[in-house]
Amino acid sequence: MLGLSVMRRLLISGGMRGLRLQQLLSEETLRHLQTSPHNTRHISVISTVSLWPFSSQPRDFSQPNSSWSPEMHKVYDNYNALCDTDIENGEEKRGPWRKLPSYNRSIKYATGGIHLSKLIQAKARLFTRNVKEQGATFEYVVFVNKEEKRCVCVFQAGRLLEGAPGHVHGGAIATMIDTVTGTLAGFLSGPVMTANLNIDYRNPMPLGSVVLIHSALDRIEGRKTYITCKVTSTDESKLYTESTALFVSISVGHLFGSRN
Ligand SMILES: CCCCC/C=C\C/C=C\C/C=C\C/C=C\CCCC(=O)SCCNC(=O)CCNC(=O)[C@H](O)C(C)(C)COP(=O)(O)OP(=O)(O)OC[C@H]1O[C@@H](n2cnc3c(N)ncnc32)[C@H](O)[C@@H]1OP(=O)(O)O
Repeated sequence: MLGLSVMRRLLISGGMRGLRLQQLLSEETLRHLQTSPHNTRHISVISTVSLWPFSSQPRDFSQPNSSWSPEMHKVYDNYNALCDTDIENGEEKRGPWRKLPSYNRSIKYATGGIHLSKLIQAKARLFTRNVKEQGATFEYVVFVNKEEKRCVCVFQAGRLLEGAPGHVHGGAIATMIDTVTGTLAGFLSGPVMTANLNIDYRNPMPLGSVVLIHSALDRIEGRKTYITCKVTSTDESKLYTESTALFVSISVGHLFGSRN
């Protein structure tokens, strides 16, 4: 099994020298990134030629399942309908909304990531996708609007996320805010890490709630991507949290012990 130290050696000595994480991204992620006007600097170094001779699609964990409440299904259906393709004058026309797939490891967004995920800490799992029982923890789907540089996540909080009796743990809410703002920042700016996250908790969130996590780009300054976020009830009448997040763009070396 290939561990972190072996990966680090590969990065330093082998064919992966100087490789930026962007070069490992899948074609789909590249297409998203290339359509963003903010990414000209990053994208110019990306090779669109796949570095791996094989590719297979990882499992998308954000598909509807039997644990979803009727409210979760309804909101999902509403946003999913926004992702439909229209036919105008015989031509396919795609709107700005996309449903993002959700994998159980972030490395699976990279080309060949499904294979890399078996080599690098094979037993690691994304925090929000590490419980097999459907509905027990984080059930969520992210829809992104590339024109408006914002996204909406539909989140159903399972019973294992209890903090105050009968209510969702503040850390679980923070996890979802980090995940959704991080997903938007990654979508707009490529590989990033959370540098700062500020959350104001306004109202307790009952366990089992279905809520919307609205995230939007505030601004990009060099390597820094600033995102704002609000968590509301699905009819948006109740505000649960308000937050801001800062993400800093990183190179692959940052994850393997070098700051190049
Ligand atoms: C793999 C492919 C991904 C592709 C993405 C595509 C699609 C996305 C879809 C799905 C993604 C799936 C899942 C996402 C789920 C979850 C996301 C979770 C993310 C995390 O859970 S991640 C873990 C927690 N996170 C850390 O573990 C970071 C620890 N930390 C560090 O690793 C460094 O600290 C770092 C890298 C942050 C910066 O380090 P560095 O050396 O690279 O840069 P440096 O320090 O020079 O800062 C550069 C400029 O940022 C300013 N700055 C820095 N920090 C600041 C702060 N706190 N407040 C205000 N400003 C700050 C400086 O002041 C300077 O500003 P200026 O340039 O203006 O001077």
